Amino acid sequence: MSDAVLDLSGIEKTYNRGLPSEVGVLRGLDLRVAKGEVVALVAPSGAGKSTLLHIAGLLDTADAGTVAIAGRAMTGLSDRARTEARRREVGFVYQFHHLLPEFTAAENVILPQLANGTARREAEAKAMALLDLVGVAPRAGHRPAALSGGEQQRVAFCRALANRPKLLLADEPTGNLDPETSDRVFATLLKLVRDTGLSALIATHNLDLARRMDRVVRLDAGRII
Ligand SMILES: Nc1ncnc2c1ncn2[C@@H]1O[C@H](COP(=O)(O)OP(=O)(O)OP(=O)(O)O)[C@@H](O)[C@H]1O
Repeated sequence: MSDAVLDLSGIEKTYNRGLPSEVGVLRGLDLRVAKGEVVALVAPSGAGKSTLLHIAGLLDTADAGTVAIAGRAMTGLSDRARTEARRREVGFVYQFHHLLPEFTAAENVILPQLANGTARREAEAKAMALLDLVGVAPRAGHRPAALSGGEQQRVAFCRALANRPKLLLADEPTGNLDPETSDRVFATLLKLVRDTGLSALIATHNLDLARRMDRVVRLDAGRII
């Protein structure tokens, strides 16, 4: 096995197989993300970017091909084992933050750690350290509604990283921010990923952002080109 943190090989995915509405989305897709590497995923709308991220993040399964994360084969696991592996190995960031509105910024970063069995004191310290790294520590006691869009998204980054995943998957992580804020918040995300030695696959339509990553790959006709 290579030193890849994400290793997708021969991935195929078809929706509505056998029906007139059948859509073949991924057609023998291969993609590797090395340890510490940050890869930009660029894809036209409908090309299968979300399908790919869901399969890579163990939220969905492929019809064929293999998925390995941090050298461990994830193909053929039970639903429960897949969910556990996802919780342990993968962090997700979406275009919209999906923070819990009734909890503070800090609590949003603490809760997933408690769910994973981390002691409260340790979870609190980790949350504050992460919020400090992205410059939101002074706002830790505020609920999401009292934070700016950029601050909300930075809290979402901290939540994604709270359980020390090996792989970060992001889908347009700054896509709902104005261009200037997007630029700043994206720089924060990249710094956070670099500081924590994480590997990341980040989907974006923004070619300026894509060029700031280590490598740009394009999804086209069900494969990486
Ligand atoms: N559950 C589903 N059932 C049937 N077809 C689906 C399903 N999910 C996605 N598709 C189709 O598969 C193709 C790829 O969808 P996907 O959501 O992966 O695209 P995407 O690249 O993420 O698009 P966008 O950038 O617009 O979000 C699309 O043609 C979509 O209509």
